[in-house]
Amino acid sequence: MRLVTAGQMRNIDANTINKFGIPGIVLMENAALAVVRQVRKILHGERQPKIPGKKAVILIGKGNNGGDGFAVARHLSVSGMEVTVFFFAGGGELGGDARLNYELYLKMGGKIVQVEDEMQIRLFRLALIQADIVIDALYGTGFKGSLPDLTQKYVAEMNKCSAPVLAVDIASGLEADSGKVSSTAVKADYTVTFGLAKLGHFLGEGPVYTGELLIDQISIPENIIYEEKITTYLLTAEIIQPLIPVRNRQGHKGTHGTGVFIGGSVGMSGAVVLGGRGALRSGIGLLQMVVPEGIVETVDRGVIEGTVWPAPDYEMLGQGAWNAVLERLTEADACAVGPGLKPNSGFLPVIKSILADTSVPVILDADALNLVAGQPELLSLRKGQGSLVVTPHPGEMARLCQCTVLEVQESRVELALAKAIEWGAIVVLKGAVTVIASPDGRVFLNPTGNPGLGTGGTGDVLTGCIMAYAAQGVPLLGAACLGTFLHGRAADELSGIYGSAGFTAAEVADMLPKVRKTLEVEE
Ligand SMILES: NC(=O)C1=CN([C@@H]2O[C@H](COP(=O)(O)OP(=O)(O)OC[C@H]3O[C@@H](n4cnc5c(N)ncnc54)[C@H](O)[C@@H]3O)[C@@H](O)[C@H]2O)[C@@H](O)CC1
Ligand SMILES: [K+]
Repeated sequence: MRLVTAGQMRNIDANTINKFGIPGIVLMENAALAVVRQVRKILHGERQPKIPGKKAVILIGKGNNGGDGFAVARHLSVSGMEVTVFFFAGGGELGGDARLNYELYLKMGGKIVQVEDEMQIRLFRLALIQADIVIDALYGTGFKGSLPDLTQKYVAEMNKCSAPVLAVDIASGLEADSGKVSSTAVKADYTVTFGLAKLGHFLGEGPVYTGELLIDQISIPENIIYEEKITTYLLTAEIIQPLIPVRNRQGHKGTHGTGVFIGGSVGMSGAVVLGGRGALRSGIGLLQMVVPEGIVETVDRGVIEGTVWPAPDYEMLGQGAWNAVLERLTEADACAVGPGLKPNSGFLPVIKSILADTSVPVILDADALNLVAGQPELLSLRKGQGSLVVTPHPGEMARLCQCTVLEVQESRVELALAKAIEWGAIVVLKGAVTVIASPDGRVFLNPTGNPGLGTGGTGDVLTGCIMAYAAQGVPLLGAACLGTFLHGRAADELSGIYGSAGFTAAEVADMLPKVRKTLEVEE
């Protein structure tokens, strides 16, 4: 699913009006009708069979989102609903199409409560108690920053009400480009958005405030959207399904990919065990693990289906591991480096040699990234080859980019994309809504997963999962998207069983085949 910024949507709207010739007022009318369609659906529930006589409260602001609100108010009034508009601006502040819709609503005798101060709050509370639906048309994609203090007070009341809340285009208080909420925002049960979903519906706090998202068309032609060259997508089952490798009936373990998982140290053997499990549960043909001598037995027992190759270092992998690594990589289809490694600088030359002297697709994770952080230019060694994935969490990304975690979190999409282009690598920036950025400029946001994944070892499983799909021949960007999506879905499945927390990384790995199967069946 394509996602746009506020600026892109503004261009698309403007080009539809000015280049294509659909008047702005028609777009606004279409937007209002899309909202009205959804209001009807909500109110046509079993307990609310008819619209006439139902009560709507609509909060309206000074921009075009407010203009949509007045058009909605007009349509709902015409259909027999009792509409009360709480108007947070003056009529004189409105311009263009919004002003026309304001005047039309006035002309039909529509009810408006002018919100000037806190004096109207009691009336607002009363209206909320009686409302069958509350519609938020305060701010749309033009909003940035913090809601005005007075508006915040009304929004706080609204967020307590029991009637369903529908946001027009985007919940007011939520920034369309980042999903940032500075003070407070409308907590919508439904959002009806126009033409295309906005990044802010999915990033940051977007999912908390958006509720159920409905994208409705307002007659913007596809060629106008195409001209905007959208490069940001939400991962959906439709994108993911074709990426799942089809098992060849004549295939055998040798044709289902060989992956080499390199990592582990005394005390952190579990990272390799979990990574290996993630790879096996993702269908890899042959799994090989290169680990320091001190944990060979543990890993051997932990992953009985894989083979273990000792490097001549006891506690953690160092420079001496190169021969063992090289030997394995000569026959490998993909490799993963990093989980459980410990930041031993002696291993850095091995990472450098893997990147510079082999052509095996590589996934760099965890301490491999921390080791590289001192010389991030090493990540550009594979530039132009499209054969490197890095999977940092925000802390690792901050080290790689020499900035703070806060700076990473405030610009997840922009930073992941800038670094993907700089390094010529696919960047999987983990976190709530993992960002997958490709050096070709495309960005994918992953909506699957939940906070239950915030527990030790789940990142190792993800690395093994991506490695397995790469080894099975899925192009690396596809492997990163597929692995991330399935990994999150596995966690979602587990949270359906166990609730918000308490499932383990091993269980996430073990759930992977089941979620893959669901997608295969959906096909
Ligand atoms: N012709 C078009 O472009 C269409 C626009 N549509 C609607 O128009 C919306 C975009 O309209 P606008 O660009 O007017 O944006 P808004 O309706 O979001 O209003 C922006 C106004 O709020 C002000 N503002 C921004 N942040 C603020 C803050 N923190 N505190 C106080 N004031 C703040 C801005 O200065 C501006 O005056 C869309 O979300 C959609 O609902 C739809 O009607 C479809 C067609
Ligand atoms: K809104």
